[in-house]
Amino acid sequence: MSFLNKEICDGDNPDLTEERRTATFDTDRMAQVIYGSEKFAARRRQITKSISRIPALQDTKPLAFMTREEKITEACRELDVLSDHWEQLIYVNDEEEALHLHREVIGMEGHPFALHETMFIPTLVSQASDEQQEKWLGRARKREIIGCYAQTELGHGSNLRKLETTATYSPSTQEFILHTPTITALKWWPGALGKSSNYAIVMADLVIKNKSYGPHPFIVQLRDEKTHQPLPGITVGDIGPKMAFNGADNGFLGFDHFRIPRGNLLMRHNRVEPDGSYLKPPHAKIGYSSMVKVRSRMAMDQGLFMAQALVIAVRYSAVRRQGFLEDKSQEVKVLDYQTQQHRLFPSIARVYAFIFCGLETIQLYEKLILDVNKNGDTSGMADLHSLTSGLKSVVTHFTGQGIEQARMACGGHGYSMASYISEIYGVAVAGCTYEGENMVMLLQCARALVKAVELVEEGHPEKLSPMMAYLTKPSVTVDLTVGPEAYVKIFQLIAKKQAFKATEQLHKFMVAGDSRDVAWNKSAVELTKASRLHTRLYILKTFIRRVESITDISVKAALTDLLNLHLNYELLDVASYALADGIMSSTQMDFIKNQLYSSLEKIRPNAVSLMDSFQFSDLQLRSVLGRRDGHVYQNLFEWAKSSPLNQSEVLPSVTQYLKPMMEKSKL
Ligand SMILES: CC/C=C\C/C=C\C/C=C\C/C=C\C/C=C\C/C=C/C(=O)SCCNC(=O)CCNC(=O)[C@H](O)C(C)(C)COP(=O)(O)OP(=O)(O)OC[C@H]1O[C@@H](n2cnc3c(N)ncnc32)[C@H](O)[C@@H]1OP(=O)(O)O
Ligand SMILES: Cc1cc2nc3c(=O)[nH]c(=O)nc-3n(C[C@H](O)[C@H](O)[C@H](O)COP(=O)(O)OP(=O)(O)OC[C@H]3O[C@@H](n4cnc5c(N)ncnc54)[C@H](O)[C@@H]3O)c2cc1C
Repeated sequence: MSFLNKEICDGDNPDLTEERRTATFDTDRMAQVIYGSEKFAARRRQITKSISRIPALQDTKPLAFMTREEKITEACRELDVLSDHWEQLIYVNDEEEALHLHREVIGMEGHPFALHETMFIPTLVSQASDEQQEKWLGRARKREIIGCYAQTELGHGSNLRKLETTATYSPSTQEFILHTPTITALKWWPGALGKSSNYAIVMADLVIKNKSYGPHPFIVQLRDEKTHQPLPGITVGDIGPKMAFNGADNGFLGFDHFRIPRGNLLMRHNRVEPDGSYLKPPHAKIGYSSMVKVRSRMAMDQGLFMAQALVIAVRYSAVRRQGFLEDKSQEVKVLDYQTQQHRLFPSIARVYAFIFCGLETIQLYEKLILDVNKNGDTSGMADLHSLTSGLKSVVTHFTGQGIEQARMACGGHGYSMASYISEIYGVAVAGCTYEGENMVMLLQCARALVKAVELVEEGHPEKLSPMMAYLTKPSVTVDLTVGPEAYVKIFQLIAKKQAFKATEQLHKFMVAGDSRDVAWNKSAVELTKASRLHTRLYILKTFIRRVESITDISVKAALTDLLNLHLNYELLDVASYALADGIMSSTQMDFIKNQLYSSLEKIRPNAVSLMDSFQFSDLQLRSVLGRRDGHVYQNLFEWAKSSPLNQSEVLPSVTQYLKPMMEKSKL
């Protein structure tokens, strides 16, 4: 079956048009699967269309040619235009629509509202009492104030228990006194803190009568609402340029005995009474929920980052012709090379897999917040914490790898800022660090795994959560030809073996006399391996579940090819474990390799449409190389001509230095 996809093909590069004609599915239908519903996929298109009708939002000067200050100013200008059209463009308070709007118009380099939407408002929703929400949430949603999330300090990010900023309660004045006792206690890194925000959620150590209660969230006004000047007692500024994300003003913040009212401690789950008595929360880590919220989004957001890079690389590979295969009269599209397919298609599969996981974890977080806020039920917190800790680490790592391969797949032009892939890479890999450094978070996931293994060893398998149930599965011989379930079984055995081995190693060191912490550190590499396998198993199972649920036959067939590629690629990638433990034979390995190569061939005709289905506009992609029309060479030439360096034939640097130097050399 062959579809001419709905998008207009006329005028596009004929090589791309040909790719779109041969696709076996409808990209609008695929978009429904990617974005979780027909309704949201349609809303995205509608929003994109509405944006295209607002002249002030069309791309002006390319971001690559802008200074940092110009990028920040441009983002603010766009936010101002958006603000004037907000209610016509999206449903007010719809988080997904707001995120789409920002991604499309402002892009990924950061902007003053990035943390306002993703952490400031969510913290108020999850941590502020009803009364506090009444006071601040409405104002935040109406954008009367701009907020950020200030937790990390110069000296501590990972180890939250050692944050040094203090919030000391003064019963006589019913105030908290915020203070930065040392240079390492300066808040450092929070996005949009430096210059844009006038409010912040500040995580500080709550101290009452000389007793420390650990990090708690406070809402703090940083700047005067009229003048935007920092309030007395507050030192705040920008931390300087970064590897990417330079449209954002990540900042520093210090307090000099800065007083805030008692009512500024967010008190949905814990309280400090006027006399200083403390009511503890129903779960010790409930104050960490905003981090879990962002981690639960990361599989989706990182999937979309990698998708952007792959749209660019796949479209370009279908237009770029170099070298010959059978027909010596015409050079081939580089997408026809097996190595190019092997470089790109497994990442396409991962993009889909990550996004399916993201759809699931976003919902899990929303359910958790309902359970906690409405029923005081915190029982889901531990599982979601371990799941999202593993997932953010695995997904960000593979996203970085996938984007870098996408860059290389574009040859020399991939290295140019015209491709925009380097910016996507820089922004995406920040995710390996923010919301918990990947190794640290893999070790959090490992805590849950070790506990589960210990339960099995102690004879209590019935206490395992469903995600851990595979740890009780016996070893079996598996026939891989029966389909995805066989791959799951092998993966389960590999993951189970590693979880038991790592736990055994931990116990061995403890029996030999090491403390649990020291034994843990001596086993940490093995523990992180167990966490990765555990998480990759979850990703694989989610992918299978999602594909099984699809009703559109042609979409399901295309995704089944992608799923088969994923299964074979993943198993091959962890084959060293399986071979070492005798779980798989070398004959099975050969079978997997052959399946992998044949999956590449099956996916080839659909590659461009699998990526077109994300329906990123050219405005959002910001890539000269990856534009929908595929007129790569003309677009590149126009872009290069617009470089500021090309606005004059002879640069001042030549007149001032090179010319005199050459003249001197002649003497
Ligand atoms: C954001 C992206 C959104 C959209 C992108 C779209 C477009 C892009 C455009 C713009 C970009 C937008 C935003 C910019 C991006 C970045 C924002 C970044 C923000 C930040 O980075 S905020 C700071 C984040 N910081 C961290 O993550 C710190 C990591 N450290 C920790 O979380 C804790 O210190 C750690 C490691 C969990 C340890 O905590 P602690 O020492 O207190 O505990 P223990 O290790 O002793 O464990 C005890 C016990 O508690 C359990 N536990 C820990 N945490 C939790 C939890 N959250 N929930 C439930 N349970 C928890 C732990 O498992 C232990 O249990 P056990 O005893 O084993 O049973
Ligand atoms: C782009 C960006 C945006 C950010 N936005 C915000 C924000 O909005 N708000 C905010 O509060 N913060 C923000 N941060 C800060 C971020 O959350 C922290 O940088 C992150 O949590 C890592 O902490 P760290 O810098 O202390 O790393 P460190 O912990 O110092 O990591 C250094 C090394 O030590 C290792 N390590 C540390 N502890 C352990 C351990 N227990 N076991 C094994 N290895 C360990 C790590 O694995 C790593 O290899 C942002 C950071 C970036 C890059």
